[in-house]
Amino acid sequence: MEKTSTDALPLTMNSSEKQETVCIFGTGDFGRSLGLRMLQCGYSIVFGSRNPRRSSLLPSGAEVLSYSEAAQKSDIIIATIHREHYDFLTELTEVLKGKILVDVSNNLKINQYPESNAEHLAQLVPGAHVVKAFNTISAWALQSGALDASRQVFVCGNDSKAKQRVMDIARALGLTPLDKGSLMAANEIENYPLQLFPMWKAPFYLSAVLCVFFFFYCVIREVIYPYVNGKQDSTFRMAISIPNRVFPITALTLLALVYLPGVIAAILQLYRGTKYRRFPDWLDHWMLCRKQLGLIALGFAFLHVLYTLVIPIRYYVRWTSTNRTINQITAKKENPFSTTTAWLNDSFIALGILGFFLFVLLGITSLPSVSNMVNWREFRFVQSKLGYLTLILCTAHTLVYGGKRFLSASVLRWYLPSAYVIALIIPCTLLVIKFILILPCIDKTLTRIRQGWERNPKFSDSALNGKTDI
Ligand SMILES: Cc1cc2nc3c(=O)[nH]c(=O)nc-3n(C[C@H](O)[C@H](O)[C@H](O)COP(=O)(O)OP(=O)(O)OC[C@H]3O[C@@H](n4cnc5c(N)ncnc54)[C@H](O)[C@@H]3O)c2cc1C
Ligand SMILES: NC(=O)C1=CN([C@@H]2O[C@H](COP(=O)(O)OP(=O)(O)OC[C@H]3O[C@@H](n4cnc5c(N)ncnc54)[C@H](OP(=O)(O)O)[C@@H]3O)[C@@H](O)[C@H]2O)C=CC1
Ligand code: HEM
Ligand SMILES: [Fe+3]
Repeated sequence: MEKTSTDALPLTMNSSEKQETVCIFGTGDFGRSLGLRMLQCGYSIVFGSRNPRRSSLLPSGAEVLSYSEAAQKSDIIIATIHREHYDFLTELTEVLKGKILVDVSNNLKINQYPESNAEHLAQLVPGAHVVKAFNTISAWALQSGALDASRQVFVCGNDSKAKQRVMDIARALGLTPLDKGSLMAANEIENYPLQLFPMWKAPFYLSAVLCVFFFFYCVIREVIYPYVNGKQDSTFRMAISIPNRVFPITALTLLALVYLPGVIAAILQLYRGTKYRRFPDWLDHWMLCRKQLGLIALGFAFLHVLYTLVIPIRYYVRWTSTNRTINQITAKKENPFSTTTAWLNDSFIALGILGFFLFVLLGITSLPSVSNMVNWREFRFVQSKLGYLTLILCTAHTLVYGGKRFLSASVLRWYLPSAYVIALIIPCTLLVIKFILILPCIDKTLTRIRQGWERNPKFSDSALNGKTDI
């Protein structure tokens, strides 16, 4: 901990206006890290502690007093204490009256308590201006100085002056404060660091379910069926052949699921005759995780392309083609060139390549550095129009791949069609509905609804908002 003594030297000694005294309650991990960082930024720090003795762990340059003595030294008190130990603060109500009391606490579970920690603190110390802040910054990030994780500090509170002072401190520490409004937002702010990729969860589970389903479906058709019918060992197919069906099928299904909610939303708007009624929660959530669905789909498409590239070097493929040639020679059979087959084969591969190219383009435009460079209309054009074109190309790639043997009875195994036939159901249905929706008569109504027109204005709450523009 020798590091502390040198690091504690204020870096901004010359900025005399910053020599503001801030009190930190609690000398735990977070209190010490925050204190050190604030000292470095030129603040003077007074720690409040149950045990006010100088310890080597504390940043040098800071004072340590009892809780009530420390509180008297400053009008900003940052409580770096766990919520479970807040009760003793009621004894300090008088000292804390009119002061800014910052709550930095986090919980272990989402919605662990009926009210947020900050609101609980405000009830315990009614005279203080409670502000919620800093809970999204970790002690480690403050100490290492790297702060490469997130620099955002969400701030909320009922007193705007108090909030402003806390936001100034955050800025002085090199963080980015974000005003989230009144203390009612504290619950949301406290739940934020407890979430683990919230928007990725559903798309991730969905893709896992699709992969597992199609994997077993293919295993039944291509491993178990040949074994039961001819004692043939085809287990090697599980390494490349089957994954190279499962991955593109998952990619295609997920891609269709990116555009399906938009179509469902359009049908709902047409049915309701207004855009001013909320979509059901499941549809809202689905709409919000389309980007994640799309990016996972792109990942699976990548895998498909890699697996396809290795086809020529596979032993099984080389063996089959050599054997076919030998059989033709021994049987003295000719295999005339079929232009139709060549056309079908080349077109399905070309469609795949073009589809993949646009797919990658969609992925690139979703990078923040790129999407910030295009305007809203350009982004919508790429995401919506080129997105549909990607879906059309990928669906066509699969349809042409199926070609003539599509629904022929010879490919059924135990009445099960090929996996790609099942995979085509959602994309084809979606494209047919989308085609109907863009027919001029329907599209005109939909556009009018989206511009604010309502079929039955008096029944909707838009009348209250004064949005009846007919
Ligand atoms: C690789 C990849 C990356 C992606 N990255 C992103 C990304 O970065 N960001 C992102 O958002 N999406 C991303 N997506 C998802 C997808 O491309 C977009 O969400 C796309 O805009 C969806 O187009 P859409 O035409 O279905 O829906 P939208 O154009 O969003 O329309 C959906 C529905 O919203 C309603 N609506 C549209 N306009 C209005 C209006 N003016 N008023 C009222 N209602 C309206 C209609 O009911 C409409 O049908 C990505 C997808 C992929 C495959
Ligand atoms: N660690 C982190 O990275 C982050 C922590 N936070 C929040 O900051 C707060 C403090 O966290 P952290 O520093 O890690 O926790 P610690 O357990 O390390 O420290 C808590 C401090 O609270 C004080 N305290 C007061 N009353 C009690 C009591 N009855 N029992 C125990 N301690 C008491 C103690 O200081 P003393 O002995 O001086 O009285 C103690 O050191 C928590 O609310 C946490 O959610 C928020 C963001 C990140
Ligand atoms: C560079 C781009 C691509 C190439 C070269 C390519 C090539 C191929 C090949 C050779 C097959 C046949 C595989 C086999 O015989 O087992 C195939 C099948 C398939 N491809 Fe592609 N593809 C490409 C991109 C895509 C994309 C972007 C999608 C959609 C998201 C896609 C979806 C499919 C599907 C669903 C199948 C059928 C899988 C099956 O059941 O066998 N492909 N592709
Ligand atoms: Fe801790």
